[in-house]
Amino acid sequence: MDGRVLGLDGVTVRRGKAELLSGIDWSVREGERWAVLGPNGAGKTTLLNVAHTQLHPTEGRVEVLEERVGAVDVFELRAMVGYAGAAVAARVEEGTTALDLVVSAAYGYVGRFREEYGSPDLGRARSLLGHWGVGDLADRTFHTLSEGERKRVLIARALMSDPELLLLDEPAAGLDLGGREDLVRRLGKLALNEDSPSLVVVSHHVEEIPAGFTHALLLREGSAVAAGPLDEVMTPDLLSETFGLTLKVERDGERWTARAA
Ligand SMILES: Nc1ncnc2c1ncn2[C@@H]1O[C@H](COP(=O)(O)OP(=O)(O)OP(=O)(O)O)[C@@H](O)[C@H]1O
Repeated sequence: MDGRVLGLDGVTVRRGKAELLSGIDWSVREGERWAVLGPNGAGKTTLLNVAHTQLHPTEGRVEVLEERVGAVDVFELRAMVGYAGAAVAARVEEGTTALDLVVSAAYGYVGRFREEYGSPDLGRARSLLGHWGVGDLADRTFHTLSEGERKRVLIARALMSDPELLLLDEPAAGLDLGGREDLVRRLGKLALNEDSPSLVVVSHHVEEIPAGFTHALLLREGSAVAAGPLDEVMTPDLLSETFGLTLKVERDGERWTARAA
């Protein structure tokens, strides 16, 4: 056991002539909290789809929870990995309540109410919704929720199966300032709890890195610019190279800001 909950070795993803990811080597170890940062089109969502075994690389090797993807049942593996992102939101059918959406994760689908739900599952789903501040919205249909409310429901859903690895694709996208700060604070609490799963959060903004995060992977045009502990990676030079403009980067306690220099 090397404690590697996610391992990518030489991962390349090609679609036609486009190279979406180019030779990515990346390891996430137990207990680490990673931010994946990069501009639009850098390959962040593609990377998360590879990590969630939804997409197979053209080249390279992927290990999730120390199992080689391709050699084991991906459905068993996916049950141990929580994922929240636009890809899940897009699959939610009209009329699905927040509670249905969360509890259905325990049964491996995105879905409407089914008779088979056990009351411990329903209780856990309600408790997770409450924990993420949307308990009173459990019976509302997902499509009537605000963007900020949806994001929290999707995170509650991703945690439903008590995963060992949690992947969140742009959890703060589309939120107003108050909504963003509330979500970043909640993610910080999650990150600081040692019982939480290993975490990977994709974002465009250094301001969205929560307290308690330990590492960052910087992506540009499908390649890793840098990967490692936050203090080593969050430098003006590396972030400027990643985003393609000269940046001034500041740290205030556990939070970061960046702006054009
Ligand atoms: N099936 C495909 N065929 C060709 N190009 C693709 C395909 N899917 C994605 N791409 C391209 O791959 C690149 C990486 O996409 P990806 O969604 O992973 O980036 P991202 O970093 O998540 O971007 P954003 O921050 O805008 O969400 C983009 O330029 C996108 O247009």
